Amino acid sequence: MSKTIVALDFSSKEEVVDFLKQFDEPVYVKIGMELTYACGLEMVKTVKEMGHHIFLDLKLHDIPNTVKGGMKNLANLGVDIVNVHCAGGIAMMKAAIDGLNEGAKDGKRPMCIGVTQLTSTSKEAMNNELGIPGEVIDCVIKYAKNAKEAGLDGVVCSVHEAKAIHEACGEDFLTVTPGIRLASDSKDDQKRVATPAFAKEQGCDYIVVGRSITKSANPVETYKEIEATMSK
Ligand SMILES: O=C(O)c1cc(=O)[nH]c(=O)n1[C@@H]1O[C@H](COP(=O)(O)O)[C@@H](O)[C@H]1O
Repeated sequence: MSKTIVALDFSSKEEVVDFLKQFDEPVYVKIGMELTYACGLEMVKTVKEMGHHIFLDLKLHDIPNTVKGGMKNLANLGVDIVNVHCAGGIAMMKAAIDGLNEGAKDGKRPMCIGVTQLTSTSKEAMNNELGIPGEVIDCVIKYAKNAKEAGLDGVVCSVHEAKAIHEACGEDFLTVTPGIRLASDSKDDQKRVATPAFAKEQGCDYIVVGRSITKSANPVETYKEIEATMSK
């Protein structure tokens, strides 16, 4: 399976279909809140019917009972990965897994990963706005250990933390890393960024790439170059 997950941050079905039609192979894609809020969960079906794998990125973060109910209803959509915010705590993450297990009709639940600190968060923002003192890496490792304790399959983190997470939580614990930029790209709203080559070097399991591919003059070529780096 591809190690590059393409973020379909579009607001219409037409844009998604036109974008995916360019690819002659199954792609691992991410459906997030922009597309879901515009088109509903129907998009999961549309994209699945086109043969692609899906990370459904809705970042659940609520009281445990609500997250459990939410996950129960996401369990049978046929997506490969769903996610929560680790900031919701261990009980909430355990409830997410319970909901998925309860909802999965064939006994096979999607993988569930936890967002540690968003890649758009800097140390300054974490310290001064979120009220979490110390280094980003320490918070990210703590959240990753919580996620592992709760039974999650891995975390979303920046490339810069992936190696330490594998050391702390094991090589099988998934690290999914957004904030990917090619050397020539602008960082936009991202803060903790890295190139695909550095992600490969750091042992990231998957990279999530949005604008570097979707806004590229030749998305398929850019995707293939990135995926070749990751699969080397
Ligand atoms: O959960 C995510 O996918 C996510 C977590 C995170 O910490 N940072 C992050 O950028 N993402 C997502 O990854 C994608 C990154 O998009 P680009 O910055 O355009 O590559 C977006 O769809 C974000 O929602």
